[in-house]
Amino acid sequence: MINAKKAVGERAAAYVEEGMTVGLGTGSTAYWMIEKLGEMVQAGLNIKGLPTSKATEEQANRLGIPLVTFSDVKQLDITIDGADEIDPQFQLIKGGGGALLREKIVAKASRRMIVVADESKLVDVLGTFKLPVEVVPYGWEKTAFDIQLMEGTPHLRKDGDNTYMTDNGNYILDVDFYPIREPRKLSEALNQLPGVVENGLFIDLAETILVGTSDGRVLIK
Ligand SMILES: O=C[C@H](O)[C@H](O)[C@H](O)COP(=O)(O)O
Repeated sequence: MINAKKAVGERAAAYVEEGMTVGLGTGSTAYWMIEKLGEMVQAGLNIKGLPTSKATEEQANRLGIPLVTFSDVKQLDITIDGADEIDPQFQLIKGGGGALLREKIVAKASRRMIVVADESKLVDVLGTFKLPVEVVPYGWEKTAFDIQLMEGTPHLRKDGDNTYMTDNGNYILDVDFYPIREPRKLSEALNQLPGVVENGLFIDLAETILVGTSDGRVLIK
C-alpha cells in the first residue's frame, strides 16, 4: 500500500535550502519530512532546526540535525508541519498530537508555513475533528464550563488512566464545535478565556499545502 504521508513528507523536504532555519513539525506526516531532512544533513546540507515538540527534538537529535532555540533565533525561514483538518481557505485545525502551542509559536515566527497532509485531512467546513484547546490545569473545570457556554462540548484528553499532559505541563480539552463556520472569531473568543493557553485553529498561517493522495501523487495547493 502506498504511504501517502511518507510521500508528502519526503516531498516537502525539497523546500528546505542551504543555510535555512527550519521549524520542524510534529506528527506522523512531519515525521517523514524530518527523516528526509536527516538524510540531507548527513549528505552535507547545512541547516538549523527548531523542533515543535519533545518527540520531534528527540528524532532530530537521533538524525544529527543541528538544533537551535528561541534564545538563538527570533525568526525562521520556513516551518513544515502536519494538520488535522484543512479547509478551502487554508485555515487549519492542529493539535491532535498535543503540540499545538509550540507549533503555533514556531509557525508565527516563520516567514512561510508549508503544511503536509494526506487527502483525508481536506474538509469543506472545520470541526469534525474536535478542536484541541490547551488549558492550564488550575481551574480547568471552570474553563471547560466557559467553553460550554460558547456552545462547545469539551472532553478532557486522557492518556490511559491519567490526564494527558502537554510538553508545557498543561491539559488539552478536545472540543466539539462542529460546524466551525467562523474560525477566526472562535479562535479569538477562546483565547479571551483566562484559563486558555492557546487553541488549535491556525488562521492565515499556512501558505502552501502539500497533499499526498492514495495513488501516490503529491498535489501542491
Ligand atoms: O499536535 C500535533 C500536530 O498538530 C500534528 O501536526 C497534527 O496532529 C497532524 O498529525 P499527523 O500528521 O500525525 O496526522
